[in-house]
Amino acid sequence: MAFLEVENMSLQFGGVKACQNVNMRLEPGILYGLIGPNGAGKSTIFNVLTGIYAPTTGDVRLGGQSLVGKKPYEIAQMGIGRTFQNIRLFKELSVLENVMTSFYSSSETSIRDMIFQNKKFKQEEEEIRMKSMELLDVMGIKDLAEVPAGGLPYGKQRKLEIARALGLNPKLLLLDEPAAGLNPAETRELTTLIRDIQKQRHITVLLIEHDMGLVMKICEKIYVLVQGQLVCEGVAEVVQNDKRVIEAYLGVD
Ligand SMILES: Nc1ncnc2c1ncn2[C@@H]1O[C@H](COP(=O)(O)OP(=O)(O)OP(=O)(O)O)[C@@H](O)[C@H]1O
Repeated sequence: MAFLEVENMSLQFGGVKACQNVNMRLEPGILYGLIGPNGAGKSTIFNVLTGIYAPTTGDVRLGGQSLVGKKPYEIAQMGIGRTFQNIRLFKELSVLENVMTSFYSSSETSIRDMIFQNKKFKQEEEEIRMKSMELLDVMGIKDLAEVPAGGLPYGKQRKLEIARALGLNPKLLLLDEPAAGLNPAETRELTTLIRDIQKQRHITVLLIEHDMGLVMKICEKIYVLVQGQLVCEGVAEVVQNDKRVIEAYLGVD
């Protein structure tokens, strides 16, 4: 049994077959890539894995437990964290508070503890603050902790999104186009950071990315999706030389 199993998963929106019989098996502690042309169904797979959409047919299991029918917050608590193609932060909250909210979503503090701000609440808040600062340090944005998230430069907002996803302490981290909108220097820095975090924390990462340099450099296994179907999977060299992948990207026979 693989850590994450996607089994014959299909999802249709009206007449659009966004995913067709997708099968994936992710093992723990591996960095995977998911690539494919625009509209191939990559984000749809992320939305199925995080409970935003239920598949039309097929199953998705994490540690043997089906995710189908579970709510997004339940799946987050089971250990799947994600970032979004279009950055979604609490723009009015500080950088630090954005990360702290992730920790609270898995906290055992009750509403009563919060209202009365008792000792238990204060102790937990202090721990969460420390752990959040550690994550900001890892992402290299600790000095911006008190700045409103909406005021951060774009590249740093992308880093904050990853810090926030890590606050859920995920076993599986889904990164949706982490390098979109970044300049080459920022992309290089983020590439190294993603690989280091993944190795140090021994988490499984699945990333969607159009920057092929990033994908080929750090992904240990790559899935290629074309028009809702997986056409190829393997290490960078295999994928780069696969006829179906070349056709899909270049539009040639
Ligand atoms: N909520 C929805 N309703 C209807 N159709 C949708 C919906 N979400 C996605 N689709 C369609 O499903 C197909 C796959 O879309 P998806 O966004 O998953 O592709 P993608 O590979 O992530 O593309 P991109 O690289 O451009 O982000 C597309 O044809 C898209 O228009």
